[in-house]
Amino acid sequence: MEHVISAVDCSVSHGPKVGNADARVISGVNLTVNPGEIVGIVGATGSGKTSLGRVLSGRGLLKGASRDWPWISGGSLTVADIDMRHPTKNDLLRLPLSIGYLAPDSGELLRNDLTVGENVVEPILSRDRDFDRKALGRAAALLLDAVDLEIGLLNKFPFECSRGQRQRIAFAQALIVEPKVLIVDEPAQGVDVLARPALFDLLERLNQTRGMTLVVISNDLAAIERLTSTVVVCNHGRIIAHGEIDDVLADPQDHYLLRMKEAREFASAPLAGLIDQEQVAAAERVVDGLFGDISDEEAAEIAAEAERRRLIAERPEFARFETGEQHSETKDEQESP
Ligand SMILES: Nc1ncnc2c1ncn2[C@@H]1O[C@H](COP(=O)(O)OP(=O)(O)OP(=O)(O)O)[C@@H](O)[C@H]1O
Repeated sequence: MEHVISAVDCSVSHGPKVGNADARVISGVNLTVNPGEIVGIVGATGSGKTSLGRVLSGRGLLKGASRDWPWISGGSLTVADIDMRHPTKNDLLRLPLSIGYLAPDSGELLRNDLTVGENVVEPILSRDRDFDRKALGRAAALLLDAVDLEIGLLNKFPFECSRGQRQRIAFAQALIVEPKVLIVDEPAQGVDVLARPALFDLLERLNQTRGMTLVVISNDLAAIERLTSTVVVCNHGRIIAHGEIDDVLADPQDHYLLRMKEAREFASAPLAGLIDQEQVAAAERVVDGLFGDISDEEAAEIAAEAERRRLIAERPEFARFETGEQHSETKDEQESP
């Protein structure tokens, strides 16, 4: 099977292309992805996930791209048959139609002089002004519905929408061309908790029904695992593991993988399993005094919660691996006025 993504000893740099040998943020990446696969890219902050996603998207190659896009400084990268290091004119024409990209700030890059509907179909209309507008309108409405937005938004402008709505509009825009490969950086960011399952379902459906290859970037392993069990783990600008997550974490020889394994076990362990009997007894005494008799299970739950808080206080990184819902509820609460 021909790979839809193929990187051979690929290095990525930021900054000017001349005289910046030290600006490499990713080195020696070898990676292959099959058509129709879903791959999660995980890793610590600053490990190079976003830079990798950005070069995979090829958006830095397009006319008008700002200078802070990373570029390929060594090796080779092919995505959807496009040579991302030395693209031909034809490659550049095909690129926006073959590779979709959704960044955490894509919603903020929508055009405020176009309606929501016009923004969604803009990737097509900008290439073909004669495209059947009725068909495009229908497609835009279907996509808005698919990303769980009201059809009534079609005639509004992005500046009249909330941040979370704008991000979902950008999602619809990324999908209108039905790209072969879709790269999504932090899919849940800026999208409210209730809309997230719909978004993940949509990604899964697109993969299953259209065979769309998905690359999902996140430092939230739980979010990745909702979509796939195949992960690429980045650390310090290198890929340190690639494969089924259970295999990757089976016998971790690397410090970061070990921490991932601990955090994953912590997040999925039944909380009662983490506590000792002394804490159960202590919780029992406290709660007994306040509420009268409680069951062993209730006491275990209370003690487990205390233990969870203690662990998070000691090792804040555990908090990141808590379920996406809990984590983002707090975020959304903070965002609301
Ligand atoms: N525009 C830029 N110019 C120079 N260096 C950059 C630029 N963007 C990122 N970097 C550097 O590249 C490295 C990788 O950053 P990147 O954003 O790819 O990491 P990440 O794994 O996505 O992090 P996070 O999870 O925090 O988003 C970091 O050392 C960062 O400082």
